[in-house]
Amino acid sequence: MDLQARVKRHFEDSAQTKLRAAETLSEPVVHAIDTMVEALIAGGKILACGNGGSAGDAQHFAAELVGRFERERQELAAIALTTDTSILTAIANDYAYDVVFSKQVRALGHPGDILLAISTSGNSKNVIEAIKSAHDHDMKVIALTGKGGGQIGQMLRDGDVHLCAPADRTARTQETHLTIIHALCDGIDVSLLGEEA
Ligand SMILES: O=C(CO)[C@@H](O)[C@H](O)[C@H](O)[C@H](O)COP(=O)(O)O
Ligand SMILES: [Zn+2]
Repeated sequence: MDLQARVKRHFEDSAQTKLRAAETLSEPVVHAIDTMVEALIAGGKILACGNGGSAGDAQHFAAELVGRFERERQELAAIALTTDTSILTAIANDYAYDVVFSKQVRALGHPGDILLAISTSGNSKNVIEAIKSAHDHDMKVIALTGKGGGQIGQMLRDGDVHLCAPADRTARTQETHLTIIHALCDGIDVSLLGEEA
């Protein structure tokens, strides 16, 4: 296959994955929006974590809540647990990389807060540990996964929301996660501000 055909196939595969996700995930994404809005209105915050591309997604989401998405509105409370290199390196060096997010959840999380846990495989140990800590703190979890959900899909509880991209390939899963993140931001804005005039 020539390079241009490969590029074209990326676009086509991405679009097909997202069309499948529109069928399977629209309803649970609305549930995730309602869960986040309820927490934010009650004064809670959203902690977000993930590795690699998903760390970028966690930061992207927090930026759109604290700054803005498409409309002007009050600042909303969200923190990406992927950004403070002193905290990350100290915890990884002194304890283990597996607990870089869970120790931050223990430090910053309160009952009623939300953990946005992002893992394309559903199997990253540090994201799994973060979910355990969130549950210990009576925080609900919104999990963005792929590949059938992995171990994360097995450990969610009532009140949590599992958004599992219908894909096995990491790239396709990440692309779907970004669309979900924008749908979450849009849904939060519409819930708080109403539909655009
Ligand atoms: O972006 C990519 C691949 O597209 C990578 O950086 C990827 O995020 C990393 O390999 C992550 O460590 C994968 O972790 P996970 O999504 O399975 O939790
Ligand atoms: Zn990537």
